[in-house]
Amino acid sequence: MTSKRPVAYLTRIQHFSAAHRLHSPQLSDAENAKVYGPCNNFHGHGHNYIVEVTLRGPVTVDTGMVMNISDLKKHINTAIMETMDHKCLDKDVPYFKDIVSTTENVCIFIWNNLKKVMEDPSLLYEVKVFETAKNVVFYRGEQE
Ligand SMILES: Nc1nc2c(c(=O)[nH]1)N=C([C@H](O)[C@H](O)COP(=O)(O)OP(=O)(O)OP(=O)(O)O)CN2
Ligand SMILES: [Zn+2]
Repeated sequence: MTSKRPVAYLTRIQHFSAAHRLHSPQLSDAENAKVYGPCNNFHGHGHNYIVEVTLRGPVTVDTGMVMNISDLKKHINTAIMETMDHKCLDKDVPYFKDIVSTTENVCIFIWNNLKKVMEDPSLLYEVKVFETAKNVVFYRGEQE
């Protein structure tokens, strides 16, 4: 008989600042201006992003934790802070050279980065990004 363990959700919140410009290489300059409006401003604009990283997993009996937060902080530092904090996303982060730096794509990028650095990537449940206080995206690795 297998004994069941309680499953908990652990969230760590991280802030970072970055500049970007919404501009798609698939669209003409006129189409970009029409689609993205002021967010297509040639010299870009900035955000104070807030990211919520949520893990889901069994609470280990010995430690009482899903994951030690000190380990999660290291993963977040590598996946988010070293990569994007105080950067121009489109110019400093190679991923966004040909991918538009929308909040959706920032969220997916963070998800993929975390998956790469976590010892047990299956623990990653959700990445939620607040671009502004009113614009929020979350990603759970779903595809269709
Ligand atoms: N689907 C998406 N649409 C838009 C995104 C995005 O990431 N995904 N991003 C932007 C811009 O980057 C922009 O900075 C957001 O601007 P805006 O909504 O105008 O900013 P506020 O939340 O401060 O809202 P106000 O209504 O101006 O108060 C645009 N679209
Ligand atoms: Zn923006």
